[in-house]
Amino acid sequence: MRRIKFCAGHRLFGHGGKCEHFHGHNYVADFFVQGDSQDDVGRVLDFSDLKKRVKGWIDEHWDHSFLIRDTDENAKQALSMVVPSRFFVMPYNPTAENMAKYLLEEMCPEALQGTGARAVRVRVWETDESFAEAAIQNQHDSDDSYVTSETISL
Ligand SMILES: Nc1nc2c(c(=O)[nH]1)N=C([C@H](O)[C@H](O)COP(=O)(O)OP(=O)(O)OP(=O)(O)O)CN2
Repeated sequence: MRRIKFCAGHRLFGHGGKCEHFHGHNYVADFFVQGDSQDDVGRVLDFSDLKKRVKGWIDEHWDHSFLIRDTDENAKQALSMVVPSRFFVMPYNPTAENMAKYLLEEMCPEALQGTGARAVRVRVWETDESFAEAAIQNQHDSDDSYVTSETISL
């Protein structure tokens, strides 16, 4: 598992509560990877290589950006007026659940290509108390993933 930290803004389109306003979080994302074999050193994937690949993608696309739902035209218009503007359009609301799903299903296959390792679980912490995760249910079928969320009391 490798932990990556980043900050991003978002709003939950149609949420109906305070989270439909623009706001930001200091996110923590945990990446759990598996491989069919270990290398001669005993590694599935060098933690630093894992970090370089997933953090590289996050730094380029999500860190210090706003995550916006594709149907949220109003947010896209508003953010486009800001110079310089930096936002990332997602095919669904940027909840912690959907961020974990996107990282697992879209980002990780691309970022880990050629390593022999694959992400099987991504956990996104939105606050110190709340996380959501997406995981591959059938480890031989990457299309078969599920999403859960949890709030814990510390
Ligand atoms: N299942 C989910 N529920 C909510 C999500 C989410 O991603 N998945 N996100 C939000 C908001 O982004 C919100 O900022 C976080 O909500 P909340 O836990 O209420 O945040 P606080 O820590 O600020 O809670 P307070 O107790 O009100 O301080 C909402 N729900």
